[in-house]
Amino acid sequence: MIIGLTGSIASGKSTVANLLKDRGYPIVDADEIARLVVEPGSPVLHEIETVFGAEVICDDGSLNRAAMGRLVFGDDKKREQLNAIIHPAIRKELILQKESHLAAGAKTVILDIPLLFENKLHDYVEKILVVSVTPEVQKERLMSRNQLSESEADSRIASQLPMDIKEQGADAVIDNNGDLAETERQLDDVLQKWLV
Ligand SMILES: CC(C)(COP(=O)(O)OP(=O)(O)OC[C@H]1O[C@@H](n2cnc3c(N)ncnc32)[C@H](O)[C@@H]1O)[C@@H](O)C(=O)NCCC(=O)NCCS
Ligand SMILES: Nc1ncnc2c1ncn2[C@@H]1O[C@H](COP(=O)(O)OP(=O)(O)OP(=O)(O)O)[C@@H](O)[C@H]1O
Repeated sequence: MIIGLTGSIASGKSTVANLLKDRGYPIVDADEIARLVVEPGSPVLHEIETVFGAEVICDDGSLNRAAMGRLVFGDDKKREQLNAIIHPAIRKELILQKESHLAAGAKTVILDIPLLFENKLHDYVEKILVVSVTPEVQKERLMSRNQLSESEADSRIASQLPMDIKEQGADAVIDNNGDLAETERQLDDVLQKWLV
């Protein structure tokens, strides 16, 4: 079974992905792939530099993620431009990694895709697991993890679909407002229900 793990920014996808990893499930991580496809020398990074200029490139030739984030979160047009450059490469690598896990004999593969709903990737997966938190908890965890101001956190949150829309499209929802043990218990209930 291919399970899509999604949610909103800082809702706890990586936290749940780590729990799944501990239980032996292979994880394909779209955020990790987004880093892989912009390595120095890659055609994707070259196109990003052509479109956004040298100010988004560090002295060592890598993508300046902080500068890129400041440009695209809060500017829909610029974010769409970046998405148009980077998302095709992410999708290609996502499928390659999934196929490689299946070829190696995995019966279940987890695709951790933050923008599963925004990019309408429903067909990539058989079940959708959404990790959810309230807007208050989300903002607090995002500000503290990324050292962001409230307005920076607000613009990152606003660049994604609202949490309730994602919950409506889910096959199961994990409420991650509580402690890790509560999240773990809900995850195990879902895995048992889906028999994976
Ligand atoms: C803009 C970038 C350079 C900022 O890097 P930074 O290290 O600060 O953030 P990171 O990559 O760890 O992303 C953190 C979270 O931000 C959210 N996010 C990232 N990109 C986007 C986007 N284009 N639109 C909406 N939300 C996004 C996701 O929830 C993601 O989990 C980076 O996020 C990026 O390259 N984004 C485009 C690729 C993408 O869409 N990634 C999301 C997974 S498909
Ligand atoms: N149940 C929890 N209790 C307390 N803190 C938590 C809990 N779950 C996650 N966190 C913390 O909240 C922050 C966001 O969690 P995590 O990184 O897993 O979210 P994410 O959905 O993967 O984020 P992103 O969309 O940015 O990739 C992290 O600092 C994490 O340690």
